[in-house]
Amino acid sequence: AAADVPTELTDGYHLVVDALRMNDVDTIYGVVGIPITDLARLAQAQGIRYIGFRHESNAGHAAAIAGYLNKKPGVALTVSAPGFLNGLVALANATTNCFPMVQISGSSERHLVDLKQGDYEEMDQLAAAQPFVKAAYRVSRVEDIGRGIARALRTAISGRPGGVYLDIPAAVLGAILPKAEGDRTLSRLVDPAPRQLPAPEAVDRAIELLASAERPLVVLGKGAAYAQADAKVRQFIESTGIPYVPMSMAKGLLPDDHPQSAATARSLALKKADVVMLIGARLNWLLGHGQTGWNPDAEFVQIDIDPKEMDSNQPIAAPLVGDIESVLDALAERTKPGQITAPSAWREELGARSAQNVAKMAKRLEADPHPMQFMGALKAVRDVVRAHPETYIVNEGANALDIARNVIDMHVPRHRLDSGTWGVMGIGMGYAIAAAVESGAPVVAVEGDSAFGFSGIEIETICRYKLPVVTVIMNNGGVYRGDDTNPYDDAPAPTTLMSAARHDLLIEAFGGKGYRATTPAEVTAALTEALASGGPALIDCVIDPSAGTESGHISHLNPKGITVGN
Ligand SMILES: Cc1ncc(Cn2c(C)c(CCOP(=O)(O)OP(=O)(O)O)sc2=O)c(N)n1
Ligand SMILES: [Mg+2]
Repeated sequence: AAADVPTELTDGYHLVVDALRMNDVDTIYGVVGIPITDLARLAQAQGIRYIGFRHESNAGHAAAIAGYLNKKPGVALTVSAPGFLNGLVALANATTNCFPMVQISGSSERHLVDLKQGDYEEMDQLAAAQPFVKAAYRVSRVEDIGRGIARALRTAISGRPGGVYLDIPAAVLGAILPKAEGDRTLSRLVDPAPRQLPAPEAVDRAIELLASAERPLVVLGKGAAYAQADAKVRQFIESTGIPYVPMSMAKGLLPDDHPQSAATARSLALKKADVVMLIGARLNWLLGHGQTGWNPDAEFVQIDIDPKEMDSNQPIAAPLVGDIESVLDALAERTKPGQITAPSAWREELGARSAQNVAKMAKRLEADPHPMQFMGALKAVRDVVRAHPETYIVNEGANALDIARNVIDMHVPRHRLDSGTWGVMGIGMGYAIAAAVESGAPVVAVEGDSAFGFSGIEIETICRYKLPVVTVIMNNGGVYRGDDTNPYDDAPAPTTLMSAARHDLLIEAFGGKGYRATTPAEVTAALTEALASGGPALIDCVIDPSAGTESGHISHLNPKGITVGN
């Protein structure tokens, strides 16, 4: 009889995995432990790719850049308290950079945490996460898991994307209920990132302003790359003839050698532009807050999905609130043919300055001094990678970041992944792993030797999953440089690392291929061989310890004070 037929049961673990799969989550990046080890096992058993890391910060960075590349939330999984906290830097970095990701973390028993009775890994994780994320939610009942997952995914991807924290206490994961009842609590998101169209009058106001400009300029931010409206961005730029400057992660949206690129005439462009259109770029420190180096009379047109972004740093004369693709569609629709045309005198002025600066850079790149300098090593990387445009470039450091950004040109969208808006070190291996896992394409991670140290243990993860990632370390033996001295005693100076460090031997410990390069020619040979192998490799480029400047191109941000410098 019906009464004695056993009811099929389910539990919290299964509901989390079912809800994720129902909403097209196909990969989880994490570090296992109580109370989520079985969640990782179950996800893997049910066909979700689980990528196991050595530190939660790197797993979180991987989830964040997966979100940026896929335009759907990346998912990180952490254990309670210390594991959760380790993931927060990546969750905050995702929020600052507007990358969609969800960090799911197990947490301890609510009744013990709330009475501070000293539970295992006790912490009020929901409260701890709040200040650093776009939103934070806790699921307190097993029947709310479906709602919690749906809510977290929608919040991460809709509007301005960002990092969302989802807290699931151990007791909820372990709760059991009839499967039929559990299944009814699951739902698939409908239109999680709805298009947001601009008002027609806002579009007309922007067209007026752009049409009146003598010296118009477009700034392409990583939001323009994230939008995956590449043809429409290119169409807008080429149909108006407006020169553009790409921010670092927008490089490649149009090829860096595009005739309208003003990247190599950036200071002249900012100083003289009279109407500036920001597409997915914010007027923050990376653009001198629209102040330093800009024409003080410049007027701004800004496309941003968040209305609150307008006027954050400068008055915005023509705000265009909406998603970039919808705004570009509306501009195309409402602009009369030829109405917006960049004056050729302005384009020629910028073109002439670009040609001058490119010639200067070419001279510096041709020099081949010994010991090896950043320029020589990075030119070698650039020339090898040019033949493989599908290669992702991951990049972090100070000099290693700033010089590589200028030397390594990009030709396809969303293939340069770097420290971004927050200037955070430690993104390298996580970004490289996710780019390789999500795309299957080769990845070259150009790392400062200090920056590499933040996530270097993930070389083991790269080898374990046999990923096509070549880590190229600019080993100048220091944070910024390797030649600082400590005149007071025999302890190393605060900025020095070991220039004799053999990072190439590190990867051999995990079965990968290590190379040591002391000349650009050796870099070329090693990188060519490493990319051809399709497997994990590490090239330790021995760079002159006196090469580079403190903090790279942002040394002016160091407070003056009474310097103790030697
Ligand atoms: C998490 C974190 N810690 C510390 C810093 C400070 N910092 C640090 C430690 C950098 C590393 C610079 O050394 P490097 O070897 O990576 O690069 P170069 O020597 O080529 O300049 S760049 C930078 O801003 C940071 N930005 N982020
Ligand atoms: Mg260094």
